Amino acid sequence: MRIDVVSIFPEYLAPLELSLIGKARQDGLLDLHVHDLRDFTTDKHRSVDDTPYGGGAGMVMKAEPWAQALASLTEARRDGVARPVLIVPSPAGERFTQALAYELAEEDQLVFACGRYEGIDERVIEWAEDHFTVRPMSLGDYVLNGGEVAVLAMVEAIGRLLPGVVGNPDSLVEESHSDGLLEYPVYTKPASWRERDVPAVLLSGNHGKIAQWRRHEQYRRTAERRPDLLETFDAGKLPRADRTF
Ligand SMILES: Nc1ccccc1-c1cnco1
Repeated sequence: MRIDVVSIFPEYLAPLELSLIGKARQDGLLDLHVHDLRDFTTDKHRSVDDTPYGGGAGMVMKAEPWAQALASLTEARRDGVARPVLIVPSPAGERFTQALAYELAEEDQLVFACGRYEGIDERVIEWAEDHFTVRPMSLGDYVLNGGEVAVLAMVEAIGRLLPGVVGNPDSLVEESHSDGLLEYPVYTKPASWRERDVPAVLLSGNHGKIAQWRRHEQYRRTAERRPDLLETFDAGKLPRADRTF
């Protein structure tokens, strides 16, 4: 997969050179490029914003630098390769979820446009529809100062799903949201710590009972912390709630 990120703060994306994603890049599993939007300006001040039509506080990102930057990223595309997906982090976007991470991990090329200020001139989004599949995307209902932090989260969530990135692919299976439920609690040595013991079933060696206990804990936690997820969860997969361990 190729990922391009366009930002006025390219150094914000430096963490993508570290750890799992950094290694995936070194191993050639992920082809990731960060671009400075100001490199696509033509004035001596390298300006990227201006006052909003209609008035109001703040500044709006100018259309032309974005069109120049985004156009430079589609020209790199080989014939026959699927149309790239342009992801625009935005509080007004569709909600980014684990299901979307899996879906986007299948794409050939993702381009992330990091908006700042009051946002990007809407005509860029309209223009981009002719060159990309455009998907405004939100991490949640809160306000950030720009898209960079959202891109860090989305690139990690998507990149770790690419083949070969995570050492043991089995670890992707039993994570929160991988099956519609939150993950079960985990424990390690010592078996007793500050008078708190590891649940006995986990020391039993009975893998069937351990699996049942873990599934029940997933359901209990989800019901307690995220009952909204249960509305979409297939009731047929639920453990019997009356079972004791
Ligand atoms: N608030 C923001 C401002 C700029 C770019 C993205 C966001 C965002 C993304 N998800 C939630 O907020």
